[in-house]
Amino acid sequence: MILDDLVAATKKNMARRQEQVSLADLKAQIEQAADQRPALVLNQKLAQAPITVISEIKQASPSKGQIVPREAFDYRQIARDYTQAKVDMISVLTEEEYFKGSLDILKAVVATTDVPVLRKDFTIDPYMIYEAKAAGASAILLIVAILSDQQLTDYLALAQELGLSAIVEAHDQDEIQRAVQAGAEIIGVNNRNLKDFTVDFGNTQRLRENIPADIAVISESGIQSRSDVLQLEQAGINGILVGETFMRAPDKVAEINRLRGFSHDQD
Ligand SMILES: O=P(O)(O)OC[C@@H](O)[C@@H](O)c1c[nH]c2ccccc12
Repeated sequence: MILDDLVAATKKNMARRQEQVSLADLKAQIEQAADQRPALVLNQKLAQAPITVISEIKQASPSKGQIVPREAFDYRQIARDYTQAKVDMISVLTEEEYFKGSLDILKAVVATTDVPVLRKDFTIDPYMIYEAKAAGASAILLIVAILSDQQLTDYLALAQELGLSAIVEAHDQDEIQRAVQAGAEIIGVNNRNLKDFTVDFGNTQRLRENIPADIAVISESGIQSRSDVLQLEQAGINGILVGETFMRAPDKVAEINRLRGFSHDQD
């Protein structure tokens, strides 16, 4: 299964980074860092309308291959566009092998914008949470399918200790229950099934009913149109995480506003 391959690649690449930068080095970097962004921006915004928008920066994915040509992947410019569109958070893929991301891209984005940044990766070790903090991220992703209950609880506690928000990703009712039990405050429901890559919005909509109202829900993947977003808003979803649609849009600001339902005709 693809998730196993992703975890294996993540382990291998993390081991390489651990040889270069020790955990003690990361902790020292964190202590010295002056730029402390508010981690709670995401949580606070989620309660309000309009829907919270998390825009993703990724050049490739296992399901789509290369999404934008390598030469056109100007992540600093994309970060400026997302900032201009006043998105609530920018998600940066840092997985190296299948998504062709890196921590260096994340650091460059953090240096380019004041918008909080989510480190999007397959978190499998506390080391990666320290890395995220040291790189200037405001939030991390915890994928229930690849973590034990103990890991989920421990990683949520570590994120909190470091002042990071955590989006806990779940695909089905069982995983949602595990996320809630571990104390997740934000749950990301992935519309994409990682076993066969099919996308089903019904997934987020059906699952929302079973998630306590005080837990914010972000719908992830495959969101393309204003009508998709309207459906999600009606189902009580607090936020959307959109990658490919924005990455492919020549005018990112206009595309983001289109999905939000902001139109120039109205003013
Ligand atoms: O490009 P899309 O279909 O808008 O999807 C974005 C995001 O949801 C997707 O990249 C994603 C969701 N969960 C993940 C976990 C790891 C890596 C990537 C992801």
